Amino acid sequence: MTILVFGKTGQLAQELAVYDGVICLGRDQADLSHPAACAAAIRQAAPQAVINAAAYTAVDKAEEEEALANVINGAAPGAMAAACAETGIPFVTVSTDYVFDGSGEAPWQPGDATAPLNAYGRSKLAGEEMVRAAGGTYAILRTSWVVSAHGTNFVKTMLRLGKERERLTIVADQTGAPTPARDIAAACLEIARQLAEDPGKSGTYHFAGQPETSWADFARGIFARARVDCAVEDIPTSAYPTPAARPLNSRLGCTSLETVFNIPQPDWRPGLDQILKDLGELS
Ligand SMILES: NC(=O)C1=CN([C@@H]2O[C@H](COP(=O)(O)OP(=O)(O)OC[C@H]3O[C@@H](n4cnc5c(N)ncnc54)[C@H](O)[C@@H]3O)[C@@H](O)[C@H]2O)C=CC1
Repeated sequence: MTILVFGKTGQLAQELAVYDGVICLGRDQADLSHPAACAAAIRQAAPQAVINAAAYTAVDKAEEEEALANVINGAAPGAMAAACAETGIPFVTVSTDYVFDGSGEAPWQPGDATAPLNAYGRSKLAGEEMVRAAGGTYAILRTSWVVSAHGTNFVKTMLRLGKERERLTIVADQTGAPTPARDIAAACLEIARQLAEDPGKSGTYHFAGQPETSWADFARGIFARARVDCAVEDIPTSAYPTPAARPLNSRLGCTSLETVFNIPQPDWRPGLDQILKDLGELS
């Protein structure tokens, strides 16, 4: 199966790039700020499926650049989905727990009411709506707390800061789950394959690691596994103000993905160990 992937340098794109049959388009080949060019790239490549692994992911900066975030996270996946619908191929795009407002303590289910707290979440939600409206074969895969050995993420930031400082204060009242980009890549490919066989599986799904944790406990776990001597002090979100508000409850209910696609929730702990090994922090 030939699969066209938008994105080349991001966490997810780099995990997809290692598979046979995957062609990754970087920004120089397809710029998501020009949605029509993305649609044209699909027509030209004539793949058997498309995965969108590119996105405007600078959550705080999006507060100042909402129009640009809306094009990259909204109109671009919308145009990709329309091009896929025209040619009758499956389209898989990745979305976020940030489409929810983070209230309550129950895991969010795919059909729950969305109410993003920030511009990034609104832009990703706009993309979801345009993908559904395109009327083709699609999966919207919402995930959370993406980590890998590539790019910028919490694991790499903690390793850097933990070696520089004896003590860090980390938010302890946001609950969710880290999700290794490697597992998301495998899930996206399996979803694309199954959608090609059964377009009736189209829909919105959740995919996150387990067990649930907080950022502070995740930091402790990273330091314990990598043997970094840095103490973690819990703080509330209110003590760490950021331009974009973050949801407190990022739990994602993932059972429908397992029921429909037979893709189970991954345990993020072996995934973390693999990332630490890839970074040379664990032997
Ligand atoms: N990083 C996280 O913690 C989370 C990410 N997600 C979603 O998961 C997906 C994958 O995220 P990551 O791999 O972590 O993101 P990332 O930030 O590592 O990579 C984003 C990619 O998009 C590309 N990109 C940005 N603007 C572009 C443009 N105008 N044209 C072409 N390419 C452009 C970047 O060059 C980069 O390759 C995204 O849809 C993101 O919204 C969802 C929940 C959490």
